[in-house]
Amino acid sequence: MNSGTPRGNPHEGTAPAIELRGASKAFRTPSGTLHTAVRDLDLTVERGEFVAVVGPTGCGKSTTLTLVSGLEEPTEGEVLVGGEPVCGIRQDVGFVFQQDAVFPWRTVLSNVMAGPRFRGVPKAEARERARVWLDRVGLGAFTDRYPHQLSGGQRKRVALAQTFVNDPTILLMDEPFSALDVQTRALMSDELLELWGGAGTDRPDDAPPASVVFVTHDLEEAIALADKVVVMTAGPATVKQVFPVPLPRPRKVESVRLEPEFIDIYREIWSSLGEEVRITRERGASRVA
Ligand SMILES: Nc1ncnc2c1ncn2[C@@H]1O[C@H](COP(=O)(O)OP(=O)(O)OP(=O)(O)O)[C@@H](O)[C@H]1O
Repeated sequence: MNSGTPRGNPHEGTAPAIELRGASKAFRTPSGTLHTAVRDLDLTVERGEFVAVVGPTGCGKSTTLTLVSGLEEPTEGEVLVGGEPVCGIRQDVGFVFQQDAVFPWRTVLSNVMAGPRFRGVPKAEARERARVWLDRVGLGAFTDRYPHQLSGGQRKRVALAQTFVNDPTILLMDEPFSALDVQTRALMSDELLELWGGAGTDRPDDAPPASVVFVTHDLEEAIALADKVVVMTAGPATVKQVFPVPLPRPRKVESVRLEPEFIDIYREIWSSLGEEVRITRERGASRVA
């Protein structure tokens, strides 16, 4: 990948890229009580590892990402990136959310340039890097469009270009493709894997890819993308089980999900996740009753 920003510790040394040790997060609610969103959470993401996080709705998955990002501090426990405690928002962390984080009044090119410019890259270089990444995501002919003139899939490609242009060592993705139709979603997953794996980029072969934490409700998506799938408990979230996904790479999501091994892994993880989903549903029903 084209580098221009200094890389942080996550790709240097031997410490894991991300570690949460006994991390808890409680929020003060408007009525003044404390609501525990994440409880005693232990999680390790190795350098270059792609980790998917699944769990029932509202269990605390997004909160876990905000702890890693530095947007929130843990109430208890530790959150380490590259072996160092997280304090504040790091420049080597990239985000992709369900909603597009674009400036609607700026062109596609200007949106992708914004990150490098914010990081102090000179204008001409930022423009060049943005063009390179827009070509890589297949939007070279759309640089002068405005976000509202793009399809949902094209806007997601802008989001990927916006993220990868900053050469992140850590990539936090919160249901990035959930608003897309099924076919576009599969396409975007393949494109993400290609970009993450460095295909078509000028990243040296020996440089590890970004370490990814990918939150999703879609267990098939999680297995197709990840090296390991983390199942969270019904809220407050803690890690229930971690499942390795030993499927070979490179993967194409539409074909990998038909493999017998994929189906076995799916069954095994669902038996763990389904139980937490049921607990969450029953709690919801008893609140309504
Ligand atoms: N800033 C906040 N203040 C108070 N409560 C919060 C805050 N952020 C999250 N919560 C609560 O913490 C719990 C976990 O929320 P979070 O968004 O992390 O869950 P999630 O697993 O990502 O949900 P979903 O799967 O529905 O996206 C929820 O009950 C939520 O209402």
